[in-house]
Amino acid sequence: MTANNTDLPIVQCIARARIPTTQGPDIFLHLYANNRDNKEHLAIVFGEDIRSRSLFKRRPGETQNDRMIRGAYVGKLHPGRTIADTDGKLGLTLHFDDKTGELLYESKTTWDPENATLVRIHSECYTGENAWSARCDCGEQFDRAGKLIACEHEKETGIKGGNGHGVIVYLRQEGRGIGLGEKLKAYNLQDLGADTVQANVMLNHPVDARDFSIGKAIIMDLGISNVRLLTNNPDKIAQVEYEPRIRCVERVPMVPIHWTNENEGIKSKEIEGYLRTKIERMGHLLQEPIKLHTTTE
Ligand SMILES: Nc1nc2c(ncn2[C@@H]2O[C@H](COP(=O)(O)OP(=O)(O)OP(=O)(O)O)[C@@H](O)[C@H]2O)c(=O)[nH]1
Ligand SMILES: [Zn+2]
Repeated sequence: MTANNTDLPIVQCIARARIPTTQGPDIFLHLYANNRDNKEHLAIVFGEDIRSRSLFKRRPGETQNDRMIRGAYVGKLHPGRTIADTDGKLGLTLHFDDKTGELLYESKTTWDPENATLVRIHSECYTGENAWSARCDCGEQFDRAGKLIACEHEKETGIKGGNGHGVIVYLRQEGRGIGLGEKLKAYNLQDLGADTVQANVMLNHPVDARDFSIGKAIIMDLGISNVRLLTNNPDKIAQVEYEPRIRCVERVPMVPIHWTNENEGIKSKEIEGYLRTKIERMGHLLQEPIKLHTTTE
């Protein structure tokens, strides 16, 4: 599905908060509203200095406390802090345009928009992320994206990581946009013999109902112009790149963990079919010919 070039949605970051994680680094969770749908899309941001322009923009009448509460602060909060725009302990101060209230870019406090930034645009998958589903690799991909953004180099593949800087945009596009109820029906059709593409079509849905323009608008709001996109899906690259405002400077492949390490990652008959359909029918940029270019029984 190709997005319309002209009408990028307007996104507004409502709040961000620091989330200490069980995996090591602190991340900054951003919640977004937009004028295209009524869903709460998210950005999981690695790196305190990647700043949402809509969040940090000064609002008329707001106090420094208001700004800290919605997460528009520099550095780190601590008990007793009173100023959002300056972190005295770290020696960091943000500056704003007097007329518009827009955050001014300064290299000391804010990530350079030209940096090639590791980004994953991830679509919600309740079953793969929360119900231990071995029908797809969404949960595994999500974890891998986080690990890759946090690290310098991925040992197994040699891929250069984000060294603590990057973004996972988490779009509420369950079931490639058809919703969880319809995806569950598609699963039953798959158990009856259809592949993932056929099942969608049998339910009168497009093969892929997603629109990545909200994801693109969020990346732009975060002040990122050059992305290293973590994906195998050529449609995601095409939709991100349709105007020169964001450049995909590199595609970083999402290789199933089981392919690089026999003893790890998801292994099931269903996932083989899922990946085979993506490669053979949806043009995904993945190759594992021996395992996947075979016919299913
Ligand atoms: N309709 C349908 N959706 C599915 C099925 N299995 C997984 N999904 C959805 O497929 C989407 C997968 O999203 P992503 O992993 O971000 O995207 P992708 O197109 O696979 O591309 P990359 O992972 O970036 O290569 C999620 O929205 C899942 O909920 C299925 O059998 N049928
Ligand atoms: Zn999934």
